[in-house]
Amino acid sequence: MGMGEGMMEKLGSVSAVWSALVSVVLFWPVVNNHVPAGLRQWLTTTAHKLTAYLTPYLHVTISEYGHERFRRSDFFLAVEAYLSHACARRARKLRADLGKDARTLQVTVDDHQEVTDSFRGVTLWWYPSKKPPRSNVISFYPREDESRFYSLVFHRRHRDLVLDVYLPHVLAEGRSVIVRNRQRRLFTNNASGSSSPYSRKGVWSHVPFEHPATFDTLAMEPADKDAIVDDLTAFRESKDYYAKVGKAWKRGYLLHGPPGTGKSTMIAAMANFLDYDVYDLELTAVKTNTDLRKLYIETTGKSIIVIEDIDCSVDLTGKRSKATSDDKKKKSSDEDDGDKPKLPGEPEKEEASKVTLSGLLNFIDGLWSACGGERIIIFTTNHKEKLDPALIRRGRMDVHIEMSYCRFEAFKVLAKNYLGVEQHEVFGEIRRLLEEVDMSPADVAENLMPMSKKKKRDPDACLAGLIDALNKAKVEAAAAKAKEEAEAEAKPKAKDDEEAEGETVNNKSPSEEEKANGTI
Ligand SMILES: Nc1ncnc2c1ncn2[C@@H]1O[C@H](COP(=O)(O)OP(=O)(O)OP(=O)(O)O)[C@@H](O)[C@H]1O
Ligand SMILES: [Mg+2]
Repeated sequence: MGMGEGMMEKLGSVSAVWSALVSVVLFWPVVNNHVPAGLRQWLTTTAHKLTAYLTPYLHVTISEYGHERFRRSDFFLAVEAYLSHACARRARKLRADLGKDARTLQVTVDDHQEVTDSFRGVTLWWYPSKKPPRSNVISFYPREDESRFYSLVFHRRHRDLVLDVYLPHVLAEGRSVIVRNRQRRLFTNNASGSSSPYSRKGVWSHVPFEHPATFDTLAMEPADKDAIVDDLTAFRESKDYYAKVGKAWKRGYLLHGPPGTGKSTMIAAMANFLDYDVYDLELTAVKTNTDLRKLYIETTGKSIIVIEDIDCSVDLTGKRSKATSDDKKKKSSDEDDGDKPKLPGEPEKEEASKVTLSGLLNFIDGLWSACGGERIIIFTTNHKEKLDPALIRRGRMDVHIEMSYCRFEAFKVLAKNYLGVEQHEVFGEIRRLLEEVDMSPADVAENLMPMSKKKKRDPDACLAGLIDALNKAKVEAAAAKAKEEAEAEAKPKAKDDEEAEGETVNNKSPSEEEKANGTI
C-alpha cells in the first residue's frame, strides 16, 4: 500500500471527472427550474449514460444499512475499520473520536475525504459519503436520513482483481481490525427502561466486560482446570470439525456446586480466556418462548450465553417456578398496579410469562441455535439434582463441571494469589483441616484478605486466622451433626426419611456419589 509512481497522474484524471460531475451537481438546481420535467428526466438519464460511457472507471457502493434495515452491514463496518487502519493516516482530513468503550481513540476518514489505496500495484480510490436526506419521508428512526456509504473507484481493467481478490481482502482485514480493537462486552436482557417497538436499540443492553478473573487466579484442582482449558481450546479450534459432523458450532457447560465455590468466577475466566462477549440471560425477565428466540438471534458469535441459577428459573414441568422468583413477582405486581387501566387486547398477566422447558430446550439446540458463529452456553446451579435430565443430557450440556469446597490444591492457588506465599510451615495443618472441613473458596479467600486499613497484609497472621476459622467451622459442623443425630433419634421412624432428604439439600455437601457423576 502507498502512493505509487505515476499514481498521481491517474488520480488527476479521476479527480477531473469527479470535479466535472460535482459542478454538474452544483449547477443542476439552477438549470432544473427552467426545464420541463420530461426533458429533465431525459437529461439526467443521458448524463448518467454519457459519464458511464466516457469514464473508464467503475464504482462499487457499500452502504451502511445493506439489505437489513436495522443492522449496520458487516461489510460497511469492515470497510470502515480497514480504511481507518490501513489508509486513514494518508488522508488529508481525519476525524478523531473516542471508541465505543470511551477509552481508545478512533481515527476515521472524514466524510467526503477520498483515500487512495494500492493493492498488488493497482490503485484504488475510496470516497466516504452520506446519502442526502429524503425530505418527503417521515421517519421513526432519527438516523435514517444520515445513511452513509463508501464508493470504491477503480479502472475497469482491474474489475476481476477488485471483485474477486481485493474486496474479500478488505473484508477479512477489516474484520480482524474490528476483533483486535473491540472492547468485550457484558450484555443483559434485564435493563430498566425497556425499548419501544420503534427503537433501534436491540433487546440486549451492555456495559464493558471488565471482570479480572483468569484461570490463573481460579482456585481448583489443577488437573480439572487443565481439562477445562483443553476443552475450551479444542472447541475454539474445531470449526471445521463441527461443520464436518453436521453440528452447530456451540458447546454447553453445566457448572454446579454449593454457593461461593467459583461458578460465576469460572464463567469470567472462560470469557477472558476465549476473548468472548458474555450475555447474561435473566430468564425470569423473558416473557415468552418467542422473546427467548429473539434474544438468541440478537446474540453475536464468539460469545458465552449464561443462565445463572437455572433451577430457579424454570421448573420441571416447564412453567416458571413460583417459589424462587417471589421478589421479582412482588415487584412486577407493584408495577402492574401502577399501570392500570389495562389496554384492550393486552394479554392476561398469567399468560404473559411463559418460558417453558421446551422453549428452553429449543433455545439450546433448536434450529435457530445454529445461527451465527461459535457460542458457549453455560448454566449454573446449586442443585444439579433438581434439573430435568432432558435439559442437561450430553449433547445439550456437553460438559458437567462440579465446583466443590476448597481442598488443599485449590487453597495453594489462593495463598499464592492473595498472600504471595507458596510454602509455609502451617500448610501441613491447613491441608489436614481442609480435608475434614467443607469451606468454600469464597470463605477461604475472605480469611486471606483481612480488610483492615492499618494492618499490613501479614501472611503469618492471615494463615493463623484461617486456621482459627477452620477449627471453628469444624467444631460447629460437629455440633450440628450431633444435634441432627439426636433429633433424628427422637423422631418417629416415619418422619425420619423426609428429614434425611432435607438434610442432603440443606447441607450441600459434595457427596462422593455426586463427584462420581460429574465429568470434571
Ligand atoms: N474457585 C475460586 N477461585 C478463586 N476465587 C474464588 C473461587 N470461588 C470463589 N471465589 C471468590 O469468592 C467470590 C464468590 O465466588 P462466585 O461468585 O464465583 O461463587 P458462585 O459459585 O458463583 O456462588 P453462587 O452459587 O452463590 O452464585 C468470588 O468473588 C471470588 O473472589
Ligand atoms: Mg454465582
